[in-house]
Amino acid sequence: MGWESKKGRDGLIRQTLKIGTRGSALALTQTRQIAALLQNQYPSMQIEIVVIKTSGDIQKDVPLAKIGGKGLFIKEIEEALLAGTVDLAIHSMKDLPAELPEGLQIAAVPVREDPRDVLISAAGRGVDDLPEGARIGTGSLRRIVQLHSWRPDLEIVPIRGNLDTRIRKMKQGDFDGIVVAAAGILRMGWAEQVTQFIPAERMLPAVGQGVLCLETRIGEADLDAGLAFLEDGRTRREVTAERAFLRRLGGGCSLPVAAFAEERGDALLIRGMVGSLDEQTLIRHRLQGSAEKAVDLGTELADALLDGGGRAFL
Ligand SMILES: NCc1[nH]cc(CCC(=O)O)c1CC(=O)O
Repeated sequence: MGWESKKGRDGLIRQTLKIGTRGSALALTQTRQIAALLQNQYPSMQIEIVVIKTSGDIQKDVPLAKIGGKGLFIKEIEEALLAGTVDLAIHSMKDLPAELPEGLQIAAVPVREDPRDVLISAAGRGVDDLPEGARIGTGSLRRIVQLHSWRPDLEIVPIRGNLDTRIRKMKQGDFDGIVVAAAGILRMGWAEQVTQFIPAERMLPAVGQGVLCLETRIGEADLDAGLAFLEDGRTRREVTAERAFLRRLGGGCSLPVAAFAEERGDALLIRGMVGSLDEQTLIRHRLQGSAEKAVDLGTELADALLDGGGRAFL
């Protein structure tokens, strides 16, 4: 197709590389961080960041759980990738559906940022210190069921919008606190806002939380090779297990789910959770096995949760 792919002085992959991303402050920040690493590796390559509006950005006021369907922040970017408008897409792995469209692949998975959720609150430093009945903003079913089982007295209030909007709403008194991903806050440089890093034991992170996904078209070996320096093997194995879990539960599954894998030496520990839609019941399970068997582990964990009562929630 269109681009020239001769190697330059610094072994550049392409003379120009177009990177597709959403336009939110977080998406742009994380895309610029990866673009800077690429530019440093290939100083004479021309990098262009192409901002793409996704359906998730357009339907701003509808709660995500209500819109249904996965890949809301992804679809239009993948279409641009398939059409050749961009050569590389950078997403939050958490937003990526279990199944990729034909012809696309996860080319590289950079090292994982802090996978935990955080509390940002004016009313108490940690979830345990929050006053009785405190109002906590979150729109995620996964966070709602886990908060509910931890502190049944809390009033959970639906919230959407970008990170800065959420923090602003909290500060102006709409909420006593919000729960969001540590990774977004840390990438934005807002660590001092955090009042508690919530342990994974208390709040299991979403599949892929804290991980970025570099997605490309299949069959462009020069690009794959040129991105390989960004790959982190450990993160790849963890995410492979978590995404196998998600795939087994079924892409369209709208239940609250979480899975979090951690490599320890040669072993992979994966913990998972499924909740009922009425937010009343929550099932947990954990498995450990060889890191080389990441897919099997994730799949087995999903089966264990389904067999252990989760099937009844579907
Ligand atoms: N659903 C939006 C979204 N997608 C990824 C992140 C955080 C960054 C990450 O997990 O990499 C967020 C915001 C949040 O959940 O607080």
